[in-house]
Formats: sequence, structure tokens, C-alpha cells
Amino acid sequence: MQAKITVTETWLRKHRHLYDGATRHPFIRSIRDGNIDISSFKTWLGQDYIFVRAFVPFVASVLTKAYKGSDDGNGDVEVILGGVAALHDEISWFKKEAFKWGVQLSSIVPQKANQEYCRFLESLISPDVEYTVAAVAFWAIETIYQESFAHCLEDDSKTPPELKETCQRWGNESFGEYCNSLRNIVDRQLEKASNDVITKAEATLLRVLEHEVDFWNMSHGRT
Ligand SMILES: Cc1ncc(CNC=O)c(N)n1
Repeated sequence: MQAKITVTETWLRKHRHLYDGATRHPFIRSIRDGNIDISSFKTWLGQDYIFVRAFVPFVASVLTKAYKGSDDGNGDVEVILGGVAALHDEISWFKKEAFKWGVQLSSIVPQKANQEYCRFLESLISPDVEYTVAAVAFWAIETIYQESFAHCLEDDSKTPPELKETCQRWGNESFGEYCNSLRNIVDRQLEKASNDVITKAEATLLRVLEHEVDFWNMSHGRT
């Protein structure tokens, strides 16, 4: 029997070009090809630390919405709680990594693309934003990093050894499984959502993709 085509599958087909633009960005290609400019990497590291700090309250808001809004026999709260726990570890990792590369985190000023992305996250914290819509953003944000960095770990990649650990952080298999769990959560929600919510959720996905591309551009020094 043919498995049913899910909403996320439909969207990824429909927006394949934009999606690939986010997961196969020149910044990621330059890591994969081994010709990344280390100053770009350091820019990304410092800016992403700021992003991740803003991501925490957003994820906490998704957790709250899951608790209130899903008929959670499905374990959504536990999956999202796992995400929160991973972020705790991630923040420590950023500090350690920044020290290693001589990046002074306390003096990082968020660049425009980062500010706009963080502002977008804040707008999704609002209780007016449905659980389904926020969950779509969450799934997309995590999955873009997973796919991007997993690409840098493929057998034929020439990722510099000193960047492998960074790629592992998001490109590893268990992070991939976590992203699949998020996708299942999202598809289950979308299955029972109104057309209005589905429309909003799709628009939110597109905005995440655009913000991610802008974030890579910023890191790459192209803006
Ligand atoms: C800009 C951006 N997008 C996604 C992620 C991955 N999620 C949490 O770490 C990230 N760190 N930064």
C-alpha cells in the first residue's frame, strides 16, 4: 500500500527550490568543499550564539503551546522538552567553541539579518500564534540545520577536520531522528488543522526558509 502523502511532503516538493537554497547554501558548500574562509565561520559562530539564545524562549513557547493545545497522548511535550535540553548543552558548546577560535561572545553585535530573524521568532511566541504554526517553524528551523550540516559529513565531503565537530552537532543521526519526530508532530497537527491555519503555517515555513538563507548570506559576508 502506498503511504499517504503528508502535508510537509507536499510543501517540500512545492518549495524545493527555496528549500535547497537554505540547505545547500554557498556557505555550507564552502564548508563541504573545504574552502571556507575561517573568518566567515567565526562570524557565523558568534551570530549563531546570539540566535540560539533567542531560540530558547521560542522553543519554550512551543512547549507551552504543546501542553495546552495538543491532545497530548502523543508525547509532543516530551519531544520538545528534549529539544530544550539539547539547547542547554548547545549553549555550553558555543562558549567552548568560541573560546577555541578566539571569538569574544560578550562583544558580538547582532547583524541585521540576525536581528530580523530573532524578531520573527519573538513574533511567534505570541499566544495568538497557533501551536501548529509555531511547530512548523520549529520543525523547519531544526531541519534546515540538520540537512545542511549532514551534507558536510557525507563520504565525499572535504570538510576541514577542525569543523567536523560543528557539523556533527546538527548533522548527527540522532538529531536527524529528533527532526523526524518534529515532522511527525507537525503532520499530525496539520492533518486536523483548518484551511486558515494550514495557509498560515505554509507562509511561516516560507519565512523561515528566507530567514535561513539571509542568515547564511550574512555569515558568508554577502550582505
Ligand atoms: C540560524 C539557525 N537556524 C537553526 C539552528 C538550529 N537550531 C538550534 O540550534 C541554529 N542554531 N541557527
